[in-house]
Amino acid sequence: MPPASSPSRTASGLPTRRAALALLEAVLDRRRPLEEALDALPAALDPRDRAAGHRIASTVLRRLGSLDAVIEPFLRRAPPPVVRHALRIGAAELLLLGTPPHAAVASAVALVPKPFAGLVNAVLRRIAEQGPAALEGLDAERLDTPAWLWSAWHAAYGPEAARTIAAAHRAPAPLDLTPVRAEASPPEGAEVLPTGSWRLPPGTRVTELPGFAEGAFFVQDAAAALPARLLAPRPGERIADLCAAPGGKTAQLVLAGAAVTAVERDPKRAARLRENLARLRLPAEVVEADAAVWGEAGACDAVLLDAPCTATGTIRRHPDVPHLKRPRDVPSAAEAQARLFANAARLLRPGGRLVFATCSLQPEEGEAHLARAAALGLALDPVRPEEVPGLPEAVAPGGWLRTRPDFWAARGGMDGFFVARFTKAKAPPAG
Ligand SMILES: C[S@@+](CC[C@H](N)C(=O)[O-])C[C@H]1O[C@@H](n2cnc3c(N)ncnc32)[C@H](O)[C@@H]1O
Repeated sequence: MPPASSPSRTASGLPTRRAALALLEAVLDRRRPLEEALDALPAALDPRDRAAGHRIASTVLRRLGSLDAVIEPFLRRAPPPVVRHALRIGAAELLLLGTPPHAAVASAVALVPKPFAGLVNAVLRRIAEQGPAALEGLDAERLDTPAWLWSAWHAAYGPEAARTIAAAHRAPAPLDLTPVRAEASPPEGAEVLPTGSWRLPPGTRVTELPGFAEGAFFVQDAAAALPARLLAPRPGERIADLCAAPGGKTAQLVLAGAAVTAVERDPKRAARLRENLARLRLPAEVVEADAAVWGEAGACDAVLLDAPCTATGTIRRHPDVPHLKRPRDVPSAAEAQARLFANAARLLRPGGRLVFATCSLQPEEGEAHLARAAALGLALDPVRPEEVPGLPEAVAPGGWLRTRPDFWAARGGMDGFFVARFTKAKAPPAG
């Protein structure tokens, strides 16, 4: 039997396309996260249809602007959303997923109400005649990126980088794992990255890897593994992991021998954090609380703050992000981050260490926070290039870390993170 996501599998079956349509309607019409929409698919749906539908919907979300640019010239007036989505699904299958034309066209036609069947059939047949050449000559990076993100990345990183960042979002992310024991052997076919993560090809099913059930590793993007490492946790230290679920960074801190309190506000996510720690057999205290106000001043040797953010650094993994986020989400995320940052500083004992991280590419959620540090009694502790082997381009001249999805491009990229490390000023001598 072919793998669930192979073109020959996606070529057959209306349930696959119905699943893709339901996912697109949830994300694009109701602005619901893709993962939530996946959970809401009928429980009776064959897992292969779920996986294939997910693959089609993700492809449409990644290439929405380009697909619409191909479809638009064939439309005389705006069709209802269901028809537009069916055209997008059909075009993605024809131009990007290698589905045989008759199957792509027939199944897209079957998704729409009868009065629109002729239109979908005619448009997709014309697109099928052009084949993948229909995408040639389009400015894909620009078309597939919302205008506000394009101009923000342009301003922050320059025109060339805005383009390479956008290009990195075209491909799905590989599967990165963090081993529980550094000396363990990686699964067959894995690349060991210079920073120590194990990398497997996109689409690898983690639950089927040997060692998963035994808790030999956990899923964590190579860039997401860096903040906890830069905190350099030591055995016996009291460390607060603020905003902790699903717990990848908590696990790293516990593995280093620290006494970790993991603070998570969302009860469902806190439950997932507990489950993940149980699978890995790692002990940590899990507290359900608002990390912006939780805790006793001066009680921690170190704090890791992986603050909630717009997640624009994770678009390779979450192609729904550009379609869900709006410009106004950036200042509101930055405001929440500032409150968390202030509390993280309060929790530290004098001389304690803090790592602040966000998985956003927006400077308001990263570099802009550096200006708040002095007022919180924090001094930047510069990251040295040797602390992030093979990634000198991620170390900013000022000493913080800025990873981007277009870094390590030939290896499959990485999430975009901002990471800064601080030390709390020692109390002035008495008298
Ligand atoms: C970026 S994710 C954290 C990822 C996690 N550190 C890891 O490595 O697996 C942010 C988390 O912060 C939680 N969160 C958001 N606001 C919070 C707050 N005020 N207090 C505690 N947790 C919060 C969210 O529910 C979410 O689980």
